[in-house]
Amino acid sequence: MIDGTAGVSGHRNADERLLDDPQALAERDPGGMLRHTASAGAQVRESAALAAEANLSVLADDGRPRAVVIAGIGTAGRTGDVLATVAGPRCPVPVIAHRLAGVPGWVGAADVVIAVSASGRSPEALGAAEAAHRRGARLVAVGPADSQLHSVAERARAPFIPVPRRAPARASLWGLTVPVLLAARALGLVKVNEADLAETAARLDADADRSRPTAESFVNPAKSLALGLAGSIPIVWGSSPLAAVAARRFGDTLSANARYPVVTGALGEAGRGRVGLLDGVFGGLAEGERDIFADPDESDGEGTRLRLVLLRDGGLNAEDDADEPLAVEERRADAVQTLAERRGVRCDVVTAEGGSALERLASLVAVPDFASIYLALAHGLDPMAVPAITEMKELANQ
Ligand SMILES: O=P(O)(O)OC[C@H]1O[C@](O)(CO)[C@@H](O)[C@@H]1O
Repeated sequence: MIDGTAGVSGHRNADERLLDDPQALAERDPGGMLRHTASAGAQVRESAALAAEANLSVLADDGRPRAVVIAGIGTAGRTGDVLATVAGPRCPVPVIAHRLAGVPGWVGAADVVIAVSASGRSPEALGAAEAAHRRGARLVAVGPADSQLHSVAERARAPFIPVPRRAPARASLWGLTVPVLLAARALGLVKVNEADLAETAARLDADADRSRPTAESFVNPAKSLALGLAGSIPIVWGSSPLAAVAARRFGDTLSANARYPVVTGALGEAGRGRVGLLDGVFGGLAEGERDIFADPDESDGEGTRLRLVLLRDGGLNAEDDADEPLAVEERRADAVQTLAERRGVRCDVVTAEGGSALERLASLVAVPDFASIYLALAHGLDPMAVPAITEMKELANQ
């Protein structure tokens, strides 16, 4: 056995049949990642209620801040990206996701730091909360009750939103995100209202239902997305800043749950460089040389191909602030689909639904979240246990 493979099991080729066998799915998902992911809508409702009890209104006592820093790593760090995109380009103050321990050198009494950690003990969130307190910045903390982060918040007399820890951080995105948004709302920086939260939760519930383990692959959007990606190198591009956050989120879950390498980003940026991938070894060159009669089960990896997942926003809300006209984003999204088609690169499109930015984001995150888990399960990988992360922590002594 190669050193470090202990605890890793699975098979290189995806077994499609597993996905339509609910019992096999349950056996291969002992930690219940599918179940935890299906709780996304409930997480929105629960965190909204918890935030309502946390007296966030004190944040507004000192007026509008100079800047807001969202401090955390991994999924906790993603909440900062969500806030930045929901706040939009017209947000009157900078919203900065900060992923290092501590806070940027310029943070001081005029600023707000929102420290986020699913475990309540990441060095990044703790370091930021302590630094914010030392420098006299306004602090808000989000994490489990009775955690180290909770203690720092108490010492700093800062509002704390006690988000229960029931699952790995990546299955807790919504529970962590809602308090961050509501803290920003208390500061007057985002417009998220109760109806937006309720509709987002309902959207997450509906997508969880469509993606449930008992829904077969041909009617289950998450299973079909997973099967399409099996064996390929996924490229996930978002058509708008909001869709790009969803694309990066899919990169997180494809890597951690399914352990697939993935290229993610915003289509605007990709169009000036990375779109060249479509011409390359795994793109047009692979497609041109592919033997269409070859048995896909005999694949030895040489035929590895790209698969493009395009997350299209569609900017359904006319009141949305945007730097770029919707028509530009739409033309770019149409263009990349044409490019992929011309080269024979397969492309899946997920189109946002819903009115508010938050609901649209949810509609681009929910099905891909499930797809990443189904892809893990199709390879016989436990989507919850990631030995490499544990080993990395041990070796790096974190
Ligand atoms: O949210 P936490 O507990 O601060 O952890 C940060 C990140 O570290 C991990 O736990 C990995 O160590 C991720 O799953 C998580 O997103």
